[in-house]
Amino acid sequence: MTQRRPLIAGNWKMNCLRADGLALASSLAAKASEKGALGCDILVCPPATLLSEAVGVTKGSAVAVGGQDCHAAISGAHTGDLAAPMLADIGAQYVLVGHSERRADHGESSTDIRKKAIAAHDAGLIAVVCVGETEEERDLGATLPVVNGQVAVSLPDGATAKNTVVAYEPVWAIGTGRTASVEEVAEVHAAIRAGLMARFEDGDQFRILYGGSVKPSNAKELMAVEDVDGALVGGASLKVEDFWQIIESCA
Ligand SMILES: O=C[C@H](O)COP(=O)(O)O
Repeated sequence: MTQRRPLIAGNWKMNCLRADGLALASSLAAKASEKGALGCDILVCPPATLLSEAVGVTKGSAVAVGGQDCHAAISGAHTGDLAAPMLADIGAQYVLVGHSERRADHGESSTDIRKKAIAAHDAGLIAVVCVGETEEERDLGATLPVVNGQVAVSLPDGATAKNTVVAYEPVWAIGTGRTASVEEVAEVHAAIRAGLMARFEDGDQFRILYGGSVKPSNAKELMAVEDVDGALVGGASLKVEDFWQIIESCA
């Protein structure tokens, strides 16, 4: 049986002013240090304004910091964007790319996401590539083709289990309180795994996270699903106790 170390990632989205965000990051770092060996890797993705200081307050702890997006170019005239080397420069280790909110709000396509993932890899960052179907696509029975297509196009040929994590987030389950059933999650994760194994030599080693209304009450059952190697958590990652319980669900 393949051993993959789970990753529990918190995506703070456009939340947290400085005091709250740094308190959250510091508390997680302190808890991680106090508890010692954990059963999973921990990642927080604060808004850009807090990235540098979040790296500072989590330094030396088991909590890694990641950006929520990066541009495909390494520098240039792209007002408001962040380049992957800038994230690496301040000590971030990961970056989310292709979150459904970016795909929807900024019209990002899977081709755009692939370019961002390449930029992340070139900068030495681990790209967390997000995919997931809308409610309409699920109702049409198109979940697997949509998700498989997003994975196929969004992941560059240079992706490996070391530089890439896939996050499956059904759009209809994000921030809605509706979670996909364990059967639905198992079906999609198995399909993603099959696609990764068919394409990449180390396809069995990639971590595939589930995201969409993960909370303390459902984390254990979701984390026990075959081919679920952690979670990408939104709302519940903003409260130390809730996020910590999700982390402990991997133990
Ligand atoms: O990136 C995180 C996801 O969009 C999930 O958000 P949520 O846990 O608030 O549903």
